[in-house]
Amino acid sequence: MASSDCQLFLSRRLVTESGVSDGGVLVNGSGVIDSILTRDEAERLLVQNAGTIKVVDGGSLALLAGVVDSHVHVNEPGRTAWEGFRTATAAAAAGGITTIVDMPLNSIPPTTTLENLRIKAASAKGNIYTDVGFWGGVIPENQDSLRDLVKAGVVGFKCFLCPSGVDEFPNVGPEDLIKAFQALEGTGSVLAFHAEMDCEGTVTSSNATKDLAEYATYLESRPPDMELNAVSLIKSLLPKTNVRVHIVHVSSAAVVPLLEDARDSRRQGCHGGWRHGVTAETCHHYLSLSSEHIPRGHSEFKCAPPIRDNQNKEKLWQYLLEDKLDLVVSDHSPCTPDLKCANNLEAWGGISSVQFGLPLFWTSAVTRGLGLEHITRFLSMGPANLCGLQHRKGSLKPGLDADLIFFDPEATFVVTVEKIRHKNKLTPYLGKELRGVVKKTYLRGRLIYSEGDIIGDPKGNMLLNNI
Ligand SMILES: NC(=O)NC(NC(N)=O)C(=O)[O-]
Ligand SMILES: [Zn+2]
Ligand SMILES: [Zn+2]
Repeated sequence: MASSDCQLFLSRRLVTESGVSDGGVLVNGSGVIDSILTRDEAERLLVQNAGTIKVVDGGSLALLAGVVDSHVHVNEPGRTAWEGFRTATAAAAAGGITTIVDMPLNSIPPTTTLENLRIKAASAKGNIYTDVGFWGGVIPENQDSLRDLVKAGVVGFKCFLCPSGVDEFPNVGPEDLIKAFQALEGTGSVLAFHAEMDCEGTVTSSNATKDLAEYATYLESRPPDMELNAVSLIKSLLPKTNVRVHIVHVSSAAVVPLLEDARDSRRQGCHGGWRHGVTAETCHHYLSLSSEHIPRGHSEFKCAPPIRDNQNKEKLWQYLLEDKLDLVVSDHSPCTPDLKCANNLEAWGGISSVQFGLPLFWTSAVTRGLGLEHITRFLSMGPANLCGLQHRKGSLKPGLDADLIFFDPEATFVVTVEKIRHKNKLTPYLGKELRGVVKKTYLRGRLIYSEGDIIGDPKGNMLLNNI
């Protein structure tokens, strides 16, 4: 017998790990999923508990697990003019995201010590509409801080193999990495890499005579070799460690076979766990945009690694569907408009898009014959697994948080400034028509977004231990 504070969410298109069916999600009074029911079971339950269960019937709207975006730069404190916790999580909620995971850099201070994490958490407290997890950062000489950060509950660590774009977050070299791996050994944590690296012999031709407003000039400055060099280095370090590694924002499809080799090398070493501890993500912009179509002087398309050509984009989709890439995220990295100047070499590198990840993915996925279950797989379960959150987030299963969305897969909308809830409205998707409208978002069973409106106060949780 269900208790009176239970809610039953019904849908003709209920999306679980095992596919799409007609049924319901029973949520207990603590906002946790009690059970997944067939339509018949749901109807029987309602008869048995006449009038005591609150029913939320979505009809033919799809009912999915909330999206988990494990790659968001919130930038607060320190660069709060670029983005902040309120605006980033409101945008997330409007986009069907129920958990974001904040990147350790661009905020000042960066999340590289326990004290700095406390400062960041103090900024987030009371200002988050969705749940928020945190990445820590690995920089030269902070190895002694890593275990404290793990204990505090960071989901993992990001490091750079090339300059990060901000002075407070220097990149690391092989010696720093060995120390970081030693510090993380046995913790279960993951080290995520911004995998671009110059190597000796990389030809860097002079830009003096080039058109700096042309996207191609920027693209040429960061060739696929930079990604290949970085992934080769990471692969060469794997025999020295059992720590999980993850490649963030894969742009060049050419690195994927190398990643498969890296996975194979660990498979032979009997390294257990998800994907043998070698995972990789790509981003919505690499799957939705191609360099041939980027207009001159529009640096809102600039990010690192760069968006490459259409053929590369198609290859990324192929690898994703072959299960060689594990998840898709936004890498939302906004800034103020003045930093997005027409000079593509000088402009800030980072794309603003957290609100539109789900419809961007769906818009392209539909044309490739994918189903709603791919949203759950790549946008919810994949990121939750990466962050060690799979027991709380990422799918519709008993025992997980009731983070749910009602989604209209057939409806379309146009991205307008009025709809954008990011602090800064510059985005490559302005004016674009996208397929898939998020109608309602629930966080632990509580409505936080409905048909264009944020509902209630920011009551998201920080996914941290007591710090
Ligand atoms: N400092 C940044 O925000 N960098 C980010 N910038 C991008 N992706 O363009 C990133 O994740 O590397
Ligand atoms: Zn990066
Ligand atoms: Zn990033």
